Order: sequence, then structure tokens, then C-alpha cells
Amino acid sequence: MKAKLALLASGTGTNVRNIIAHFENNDAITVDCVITNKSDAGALNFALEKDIDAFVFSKAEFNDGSVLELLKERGVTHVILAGFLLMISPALVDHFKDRILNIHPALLPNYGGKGMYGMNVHNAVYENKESKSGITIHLVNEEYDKGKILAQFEVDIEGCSPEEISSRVRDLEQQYFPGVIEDYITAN
Ligand SMILES: Nc1nc2c(c(=O)[nH]1)N[C@@H](CN(C=O)c1ccc(C(=O)N[C@@H](CCC(=O)O)C(=O)O)cc1)CN2
Ligand SMILES: NCC(=O)N[C@@H]1O[C@H](COP(=O)([O-])[O-])[C@@H](O)[C@H]1O
Repeated sequence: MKAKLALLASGTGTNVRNIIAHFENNDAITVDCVITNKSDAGALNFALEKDIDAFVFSKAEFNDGSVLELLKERGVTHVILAGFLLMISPALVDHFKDRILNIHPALLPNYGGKGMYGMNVHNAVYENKESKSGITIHLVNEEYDKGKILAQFEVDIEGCSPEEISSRVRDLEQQYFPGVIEDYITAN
């Protein structure tokens, strides 16, 4: 069965851009749409550049069933959280059970949960003088960052500033996230 992805993002969209590029010539797995809660999200521009439908919804609409309805109407099979900063509702988690993937910019279970996003994560890792950081790709359940871990990748961060940590972690995201998505969908 062909897979249709909805990419959810709130920020600059480097992961959205990378995922779109990765699946551009893939007939089995396609990017159906990009959805954001921020009208100024960079992710919107990357979608429009590639003629991929893009939508902006409010936080309320993510929770009142509007986004779920759109996903059903479009026949989306998997939801990819690519720097999405709102809690995914129980209704969405239930409908897409084991079919929502998230990337977290740290080595869970450490440095996860409410408030742990973007530079907040890298600042905390820096303050705790960690020698390593990395990324975690996991299934999404009803809590922040508690779903089944699918993959983790580490990077040395000795002597790095929070900004340098962010850069090294982003490199891991670019290198691994699309492939983990593809492997998971292909195997399940
Ligand atoms: N049901 C789930 N929803 C989401 C998950 C998840 O695992 N289960 N992952 C997050 C992504 N994420 C970490 O990977 C994350 C994103 C945002 C927050 C957070 O604290 N957000 C703030 C609001 C920020 C804003 O509005 O700009 C908050 O909730 O107060 C924590 C973790 C995506 N959704
Ligand atoms: N906890 C969630 C979280 O912090 N996600 C992080 O937001 C960034 C989005 O960047 P992008 O918009 O350039 O893809 C990424 O580093 C991603 O890991």
C-alpha cells in the first residue's frame, strides 16, 4: 500500500525540506502536505517551492478535530513531526496509532518532556556538561517524548557551545531522519 505523509512543523523547516527531497522520486512513499501552527513557519516556503499543499491551523483547530478531518479526507497514512511544538491530541494519536513519528534533538529519556524543544534542549545539555548529545526518533503517544524509540544517533560535544551542539545535532537529523522514516514505513 502506498504511504502518504503529512509533515507537521512549527519552525524553520530544515527537516521538512530534507524529507521532501528524500522522497521526491519515491513512488511508494510521498509527501502529501505540510501543516503548521505558525503562519511564518519556514516550512511553508519549502512546501510551496515543491508545489506541495501547505496549511496553517490554529492550536484550537489542532485540538477540535479540524486537522484530523483534513488528514482523513486526504488519505494521509503517516504523520511526521518535524519540529512541531504543540501537543498532538489523543484523538489524533488514537487514529494514527503507531503511525506518528517525531524527531527529538537529544538522547531520550534525558532532556525530554514539556519545555524541552529547540535551544532549550541544547542549553540544558550544555549546562549539565554532557560529553555527548544526539537525536532520538520515536513513535508518538499521548505524552511528550515517551513513545517507543525507533532509533538514536550520538555525537561528541566536548567543548561545544549550545550553538555548536545545535549544529552538530542538526547534522544528525539531516543525515538520518528521512531514512529512519522510510525504513519504519517499509517494515510496518
Ligand atoms: N502527543 C505528543 N505530542 C507531541 C510530541 C509527543 O511526543 N507526543 N512530541 C512533540 C515534539 N517535542 C519534542 O520532541 C516537543 C515539542 C514541544 C514541547 C513543548 O514544551 N511545547 C510547549 C509549547 C511551545 C509553543 O507553543 O511554542 C508547551 O507544551 O508548553 C515539548 C516537546 C510534538 N508533539
Ligand atoms: N522537541 C521538539 C524539537 O525540539 N524539535 C526540534 O526542532 C528543530 C526544528 O528544526 P527545523 O524546523 O529546521 O526542522 C529540530 O532540531 C528538531 O529536532
